[in-house]
Amino acid sequence: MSLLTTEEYKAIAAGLSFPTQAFIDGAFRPAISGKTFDTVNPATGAVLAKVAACDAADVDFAVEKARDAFEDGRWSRLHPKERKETLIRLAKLVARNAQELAVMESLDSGKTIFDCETVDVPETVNCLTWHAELIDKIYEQVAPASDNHIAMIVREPVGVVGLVLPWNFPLLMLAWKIGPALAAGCSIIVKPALETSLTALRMAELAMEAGIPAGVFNVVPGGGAEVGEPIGRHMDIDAVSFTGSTATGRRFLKYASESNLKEVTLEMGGKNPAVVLDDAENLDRVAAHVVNGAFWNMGENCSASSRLIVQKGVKDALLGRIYAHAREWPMGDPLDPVNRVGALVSKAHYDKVSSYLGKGPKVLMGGKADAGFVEPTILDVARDAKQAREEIFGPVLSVLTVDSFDEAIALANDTEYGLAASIFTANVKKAIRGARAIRAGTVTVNSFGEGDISTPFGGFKQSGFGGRDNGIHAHDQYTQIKTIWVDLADDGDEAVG
Ligand SMILES: NC(=O)C1=CN([C@@H]2O[C@H](COP(=O)(O)OP(=O)(O)OC[C@H]3O[C@@H](n4cnc5c(N)ncnc54)[C@H](O)[C@@H]3O)[C@@H](O)[C@H]2O)C=CC1
Ligand code: BAL
Repeated sequence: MSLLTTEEYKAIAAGLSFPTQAFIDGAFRPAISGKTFDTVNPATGAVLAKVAACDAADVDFAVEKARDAFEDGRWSRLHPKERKETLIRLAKLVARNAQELAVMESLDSGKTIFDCETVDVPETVNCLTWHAELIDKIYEQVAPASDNHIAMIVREPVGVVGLVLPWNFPLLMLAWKIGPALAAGCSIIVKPALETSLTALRMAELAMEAGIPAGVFNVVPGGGAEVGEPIGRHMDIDAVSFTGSTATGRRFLKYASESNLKEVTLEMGGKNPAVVLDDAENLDRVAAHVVNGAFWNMGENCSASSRLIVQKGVKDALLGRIYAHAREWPMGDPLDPVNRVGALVSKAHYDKVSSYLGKGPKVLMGGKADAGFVEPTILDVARDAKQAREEIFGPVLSVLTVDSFDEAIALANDTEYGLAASIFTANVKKAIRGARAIRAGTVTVNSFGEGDISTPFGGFKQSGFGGRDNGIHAHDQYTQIKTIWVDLADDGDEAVG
């Protein structure tokens, strides 16, 4: 893909008009209260737009319209082929508006234009297309039964679904959730993170252009307490899919238990280990993966490799190569396509990440923070240091040294989280034993990654609850299974049997 110049991206930015109102029942509307909040470009501190600050009244209105749409079947009972074609049109519209969406995303979140252009937008297109293509390829089942019966096991859309999103991949996490939810036939209420509402609102506009009927795709921007909690507690929302912190995820279980026991899927935090053993081959390649795992998306990534667990014999050689690779990650203006590290998402998050850089562990590299930007930082940490245990969600790699394979695996598991891990070794037995022993939803061998659209993504322990995003398994969140048992007996047959 060829990228534009900074000046060309700035020209696109200058010409953007931001969608700022809630999108409910096929139309943009102000919040019922009339309130707005400022959405800020974290790289400059400039206010980009004033966005509708919705609350429970807007959630109620959106749910009413989503329920109407679901019950009359305008989307939920549309022929799968038509749903497929509509979602493919949406994916094509995203591709056609790729640069505009990439620039909007970068401005609103501080993410680099390089990542927005090469990952977030194309992966959004890929995700929507993949789930669209799946719609008419999932077969239902017939269970074994007597000649006098047929027992069908069918999947039905779960109904009205709340999708509560994080700010670290605003567009892509939207796609991870709307792809399978819309494919399944659900009506959706999207709640973007307060920090990053713009691309979700633009997607609502594109969804309407693609032909998704009014009431099916609703976006209600606003705060966690004002919009997220009313979604979690709503008596007429059938399921919630959430990505964000473990603390907030916990709340959704409480909301569900205190309301209508809606289905809850939670994709939450991580303190993910990259385990490098003495026998790892091609340390330069290992270092490239470790650096990518730690610093990609400024470390604002739930699957970031934030703990390097390295065996003593290879530590010095590996660290040398890691420093060399980390120096190839320039930091600066997110709209300059050479930069790999942009601004952290907000002043509050910048303050949180910066607080881990003060006194304490020895700084091996980086360590500076200024005006919303934090340098890729490598720390030599003790096992009980907060940098070794807490999710920092910034470009900070904590290095822990071990003597043996067993110690490495035990340390990898010594966390409340279990989202992702990687293991680097030339020994296939250790690779497989390690991958099996580490309690995490995704374990990569000799690489860092999250799999791809076809592989399920989610966490063990306090990183995940309920279903999975991505892959065919994602559809489990948005469908429920029904048994239809039919009596085929003739008049002469026994009534029971
Ligand atoms: N797993 C992941 O991908 C993410 C993890 N995080 C972690 O969470 C930390 C804090 O970031 P936050 O933005 O505060 O994440 P958060 O978990 O509070 O926010 C995620 C979503 O939940 C909503 N929300 C917040 N409070 C809520 C409440 N009381 N009830 C219902 N919904 C609510 C937010 O508005 C947002 O849409 C980060 O530093 C990072 O460690 C944050 C974002 C994504
Ligand atoms: N990396 C995709 C999931 C997340 O960070 O929230």
